[in-house]
Amino acid sequence: MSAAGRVLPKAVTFVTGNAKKLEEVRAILGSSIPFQSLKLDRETLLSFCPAASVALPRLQPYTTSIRSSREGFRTRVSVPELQGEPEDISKEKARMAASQVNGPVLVEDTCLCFNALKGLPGLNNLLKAYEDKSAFAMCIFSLALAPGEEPITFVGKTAGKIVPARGPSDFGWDPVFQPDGFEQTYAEMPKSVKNEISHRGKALALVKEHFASAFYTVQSDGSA
Ligand SMILES: O=c1nc[nH]c2c1ncn2[C@H]1C[C@H](O)[C@@H](COP(=O)(O)OP(=O)(O)OP(=O)(O)O)O1
Ligand SMILES: [Mg+2]
Repeated sequence: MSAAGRVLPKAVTFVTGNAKKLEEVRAILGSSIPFQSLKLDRETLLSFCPAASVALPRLQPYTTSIRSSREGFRTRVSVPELQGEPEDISKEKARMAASQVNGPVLVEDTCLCFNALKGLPGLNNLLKAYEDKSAFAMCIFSLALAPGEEPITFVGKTAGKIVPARGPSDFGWDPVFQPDGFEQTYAEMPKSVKNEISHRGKALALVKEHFASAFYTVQSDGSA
């Protein structure tokens, strides 16, 4: 692979505003790849990204900003919420995050897609009108190694069906998604089981494979 042995200036920054996502990503990745995280701060709006709103006609009229979760590291960046093809959205998010973090970033977008709606992401009560309750959870990670560099995407999908809510409701649509081959919803299963079979787990397995074959090394841990 052409990227083999490449030296990254700092650890990969995983950019998300979703604490539950971060929790899963941490559990799944462990120490398999060098990463740190940046948390979104939803209070700060569009002003952070004037260039992006010109370059991206499909931008929704708001952005979310990110603040480092690490103490003493006050960098603020913002990543707009985008609309379009899922992979393109994810890549665009990675490009923006990379230029603002000024280093390697990993971002993630997830959707619950209903087969009755031809795979379009949608709200789950829309489905009440349809006989076909089958669905799939899809997760797309995009890795941008540096600002201006084309992001690489990693997609994971898990098929299942939409059911009346069961289990704890602390993470999005977990209570209404029952993966094929299981009697439990995502919310009802132990975290370790969800992470093993989930859309996120599958996408992260590809991320791990990529890191394992690329042999990236990190110059410093970027925690300064
Ligand atoms: O495994 C999951 N199980 C249940 N629900 C989930 C999962 N993963 C994401 N979700 C929810 C969170 C959000 O309500 C929506 C779209 O997610 P999505 O836009 O990718 O996440 P977000 O905006 O909360 O965080 P981010 O800052 O990384 O974009 O799906
Ligand atoms: Mg989002």
